[in-house]
Amino acid sequence: MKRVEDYIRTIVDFPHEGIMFRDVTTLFADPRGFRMAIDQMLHPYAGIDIDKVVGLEARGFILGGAIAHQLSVGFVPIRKKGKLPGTTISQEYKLEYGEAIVEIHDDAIQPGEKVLVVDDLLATGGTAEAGIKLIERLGGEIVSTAFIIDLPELGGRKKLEAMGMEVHALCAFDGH
Ligand SMILES: O=P(O)(O)OC[C@H]1O[C@H](OP(=O)(O)OP(=O)(O)O)[C@H](O)[C@@H]1O
Ligand SMILES: Nc1ncnc2[nH]cnc12
Repeated sequence: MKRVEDYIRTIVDFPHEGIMFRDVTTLFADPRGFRMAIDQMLHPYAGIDIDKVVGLEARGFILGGAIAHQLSVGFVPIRKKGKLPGTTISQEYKLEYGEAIVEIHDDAIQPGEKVLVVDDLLATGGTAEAGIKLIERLGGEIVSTAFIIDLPELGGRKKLEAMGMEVHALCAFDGH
C-alpha cells in the first residue's frame, strides 16, 4: 500500500539551485493520498480539546481547512503581509535570504482558546515560529503543531520543541 510520502513529488533545483522542492500538489490531487494525509494528521487529536485550527499560507490553508471541517471547529488563516482586510497584528521572521512578515486578524483568536497550528512542511521553523508568536500574542494556547513533511536537517522541529511545542509530522526527507 502507498504511504503518504509516496504521493509527494520532488522537483530538483526549485526555486533555487540546490533545493529539493517537496511538492505536495501531487498528494493533494490524489483522492486516496489527500484523505490519507488528513486522516493521519487528525489521528493524534482524537479526544483532544481544540477550539480553532490555524493554517499558514498557502498550503496550510488546504490542510487546515479540511482538518477544521473534520474537527467541527473554526479555521483561521495566517497570511503574508498586506492580504488580510481587517485590523491585524504582524510578526517578522527570517527566510533563507532576507526577512518576511506574516499577519493575523487581531480578533481571530480569543484569549484562552486552544489552537492547532497546521502547515504542509517544516523546514527552518521560521514560519511556524512567527505564527505561534502571533497566536500567543492574542492569548491563544497552542495545543500542537501538525505538518505533513519534516526536513530535520533544517532544524525546525528542534526549534519548535525548544519553545515547548508538540510537533507531529507524517514523514521526513533528508536534505534541503
Ligand atoms: O520552516 P520554514 O523554513 O519557515 O519553511 C516552511 C514554509 O515554507 C513553505 O512556504 P513558503 O514560504 O514557500 O510559502 P507559500 O506556501 O506561500 O508558497 C512551507 O509551506 C512552509 O510554510
Ligand atoms: N524543500 C522544500 N520543499 C518545499 N517547500 C519548502 N519550504 C522550505 N523548504 C522547502
